[in-house]
Amino acid sequence: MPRLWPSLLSWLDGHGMETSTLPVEPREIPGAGYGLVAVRRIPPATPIFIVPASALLNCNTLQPHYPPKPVLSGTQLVSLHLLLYRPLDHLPSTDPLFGPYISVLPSSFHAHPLTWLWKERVERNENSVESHLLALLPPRVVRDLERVATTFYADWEKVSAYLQENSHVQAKMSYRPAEAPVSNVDLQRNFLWAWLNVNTRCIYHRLKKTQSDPDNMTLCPILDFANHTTQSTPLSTPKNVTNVAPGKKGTEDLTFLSPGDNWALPGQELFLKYGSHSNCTLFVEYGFLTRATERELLEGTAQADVDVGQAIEWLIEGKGNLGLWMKDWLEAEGYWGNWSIHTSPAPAHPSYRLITTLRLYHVLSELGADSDLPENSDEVLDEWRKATLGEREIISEQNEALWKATLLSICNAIIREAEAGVVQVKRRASECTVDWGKWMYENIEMLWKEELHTAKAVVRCIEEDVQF
Ligand SMILES: C[S@@+](CC[C@H](N)C(=O)[O-])C[C@H]1O[C@@H](n2cnc3c(N)ncnc32)[C@H](O)[C@@H]1O
Repeated sequence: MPRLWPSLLSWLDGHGMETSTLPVEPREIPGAGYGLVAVRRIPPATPIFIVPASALLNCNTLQPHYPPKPVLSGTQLVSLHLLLYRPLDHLPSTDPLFGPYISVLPSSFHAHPLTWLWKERVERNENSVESHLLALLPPRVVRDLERVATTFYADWEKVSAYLQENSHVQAKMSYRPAEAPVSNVDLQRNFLWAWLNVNTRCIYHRLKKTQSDPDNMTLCPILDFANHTTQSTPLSTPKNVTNVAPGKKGTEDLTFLSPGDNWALPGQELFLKYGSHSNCTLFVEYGFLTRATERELLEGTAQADVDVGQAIEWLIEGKGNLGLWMKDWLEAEGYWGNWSIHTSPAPAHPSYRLITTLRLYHVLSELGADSDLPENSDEVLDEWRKATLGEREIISEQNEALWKATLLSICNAIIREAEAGVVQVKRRASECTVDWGKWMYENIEMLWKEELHTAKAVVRCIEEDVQF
């Protein structure tokens, strides 16, 4: 368990939590850092611990300490607070409010892909392990990682502007020497650590009136040691209490229930389900992924999704003016973007959005790149729209054959790229000398294999003339 775990328990006792009967503790789990493990037999669906609202790290508990109310989101404010009180040199955090909690957070995120991207941008060292790993990622994963990076830098802009305008807040920084300001790079490095803690450990917690408010999130001690699973029944909250509009007090204690199906045995790991995320999302957001065999992927007993957005955008851009028109039309009808192929539920299939987009593409595909729309474009589009609304099954047999042929060639391109990706990862992995790097090479190989087998499964279905 983390060295400062006993101090966390004493601190939680001070907040009124009953920790002497806590039936779980964090233990090291190979390949996953720590995990939350039962220390004795726990009956099913039973409250196992209650974390007091005052021990939750979120905008409700922090805002009173940052007057006047900062114009920062929940993620930005919690990240700012962690940035100020990051424990350094293995010493406990100096935060008078949440110090014992902050002291048991992971001290580094060197194995997280956002850290590699950040380091590559700052250090520009093409020969680092991080740069090698980034260069081996499937392009679709890189695109998604860029999305995460954009959010990170946008949050950093907000927080650094806040710090510049509020020098008294910056002065709280525990590791800031009085005589010299912390360099911008160091500040950003510490913010990255803070931000990754928030983004890999926060849970949804209804703090605001509206359900979709982005500030409905919190860090929650103890629970945040729970790893992700899709295989077993996860921990839960009573009657989905995290999603109930807050009462007058505005702050609720959080109760967690043991898995509902069976008794948990001593030494058994207890999990959460972080959401129905694809491996690509788990990887770029949380830095890990779930494993599946070739057979599970081909048979559809394991879920895998591959984003084919880049291929579709290139296809449509290749149509010049006509492509621009198609894009406008797809945007107006709500079909632009989020095109993917899936293994599950079997049979493997393209998403409905992808089918719909390819149908439109082929309604007009016989026209040259910069041709004008046909005179009867309204009629043509009407046929397409009828198919999208389910008023007719298909546009025509010819249209069906054409879009399936295009999907086949997209999948075959993915297969070729992924086969080459797997070979390259294997070759580079044998040269790696860093422990966590080896584990990461295996993860990246899994990302490529997932693309490979998903594309193969879809090809097989097209060839067998499966109806999608
Ligand atoms: C909420 S924390 C869970 C506790 C964390 N393992 C620790 O050591 O503090 C989320 C992080 O745990 C790791 N993790 C969670 N579920 C995992 C899994 N199924 N396999 C591997 N790592 C996992 C990832 O690094 C993720 O970003």
